[in-house]
Amino acid sequence: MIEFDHVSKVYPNGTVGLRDINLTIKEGELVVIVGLSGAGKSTFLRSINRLNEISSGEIRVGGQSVTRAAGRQLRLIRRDIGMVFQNFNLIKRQNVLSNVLSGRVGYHSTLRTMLGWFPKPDVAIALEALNRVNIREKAYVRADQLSGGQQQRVSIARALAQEARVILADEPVASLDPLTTRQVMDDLKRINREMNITTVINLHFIDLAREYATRIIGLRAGEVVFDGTPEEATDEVLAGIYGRPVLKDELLGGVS
Ligand SMILES: Nc1ncnc2c1ncn2[C@@H]1O[C@H](COP(=O)(O)OP(=O)(O)OP(=O)(O)O)[C@@H](O)[C@H]1O
Repeated sequence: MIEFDHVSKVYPNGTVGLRDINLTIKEGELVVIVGLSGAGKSTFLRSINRLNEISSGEIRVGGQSVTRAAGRQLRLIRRDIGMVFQNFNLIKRQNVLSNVLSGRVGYHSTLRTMLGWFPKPDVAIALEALNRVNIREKAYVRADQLSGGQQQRVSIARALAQEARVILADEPVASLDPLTTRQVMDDLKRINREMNITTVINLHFIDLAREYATRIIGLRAGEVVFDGTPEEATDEVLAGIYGRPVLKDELLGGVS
């Protein structure tokens, strides 16, 4: 589904973001990327939809080269990839439904979407997406009136309305409290299972990674230093990835 083939990234200042990454993420996996700050997690995630340009190698999604795609072909690949950000990336002054409908822009002409004109079936798709994350009743509320957790659910609904086959989530719970964190992770996991959407999540909390992932990939200085099941990612193994014992602030703790 997502293939990394000898992928490296060197930033213009010489910093190595990724070093010769070779791996395949299969359809329906829920992969969590862990590693210290600066390990390359964001670079890894953002290179999948080319928010970040890699320096060498190739990335394929659904068999198609993201690296070599351009123009319409790149837009079509990107339409299949939804993105969830730490800061939600919503248009705060617009209502929830409009934000979710923005996930449909890849299906229509620019003019149409600039005018905010979406056909009726799109509205039905957007409302169904809100249903899936249990905030259908917030459809006509302004985005900035919602709690952080609800805003993150809107951004997940936007990815669903996009009918994405892949969801990339870059530290999706970093701005949320522990209880809301679990609710958002539960949503991501449920959607992954129910809709078989391949999901790749960068997470700071390693206990969450162990709890929700089907597979954990550990990065250190741009290299894959662990790739295995949550059961294999013991504290000792993670200490090896981090080069030091796991710290308290890397554990969310036992809130449920
Ligand atoms: N635009 C940039 N220019 C130069 N170096 C960069 C740039 N973006 C990231 N880096 C460097 O590349 C390395 C990987 O960064 P990246 O943001 O991918 O790490 P990360 O694991 O996501 O870290 P964090 O958890 O702090 O977000 C780091 O050393 C970082 O300083």
